[in-house]
Amino acid sequence: MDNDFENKIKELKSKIQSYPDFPKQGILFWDIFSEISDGSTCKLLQSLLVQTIKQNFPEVEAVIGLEARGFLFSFSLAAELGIGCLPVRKKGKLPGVVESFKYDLEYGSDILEIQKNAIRPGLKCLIVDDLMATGGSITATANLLKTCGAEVIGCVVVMELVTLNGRNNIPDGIPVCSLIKYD
Ligand SMILES: O=P(O)(O)OC[C@H]1O[C@H](OP(=O)(O)OP(=O)(O)O)[C@H](O)[C@@H]1O
Ligand SMILES: Nc1ncnc2[nH]cnc12
Ligand SMILES: [Mg+2]
Repeated sequence: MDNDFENKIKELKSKIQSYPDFPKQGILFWDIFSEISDGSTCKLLQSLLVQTIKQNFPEVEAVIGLEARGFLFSFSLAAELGIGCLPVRKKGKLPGVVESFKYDLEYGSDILEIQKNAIRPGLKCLIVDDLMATGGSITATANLLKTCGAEVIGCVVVMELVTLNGRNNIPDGIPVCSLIKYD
């Protein structure tokens, strides 16, 4: 990593606020919205994500955004890269034929869905989200995509909670790039 990139990451890190005991006792919540409330940080974050994707996943054909916070990034990244943007949503929100997968979070459990007709066999997909904690959401999404016949080439997240070991819980050695790491 070059010095310029590292300095920009430090700047990003300095903008993120955390909230103890939200949404449950014992959880330290890292708030992506504190990061993007000012215009220059939005621009910086977008450019670092684009750089990371171009360097690590140049073959990407579709960006997969996870509801809700992943949507902050998936459309703008897909638009900038000129590729498709496909949503993964919580149960009951997507029309048509969907594939579903139940998963656990750091603070609960949920069901994710994807529209089957959006995926063609072998589509090279990159999962994008604000944060990886246990890796449950990314794992569920990777399983959904594989069930639909897509190829999961990797994941990009803004923040990674390293101590929760999410990276090692994700199946098949799918590579994860995170901009900011918290111990
Ligand atoms: O690695 P994991 O343990 O799966 O946790 C990370 C996920 O948890 C949060 O989403 P959440 O489902 O809480 O809600 P939101 O994005 O809809 O706000 C966060 O935005 C990630 O998607
Ligand atoms: N600690 C945390 N902060 C923000 N979002 C999260 N999603 C799962 N764990 C989280
Ligand atoms: Mg989320």
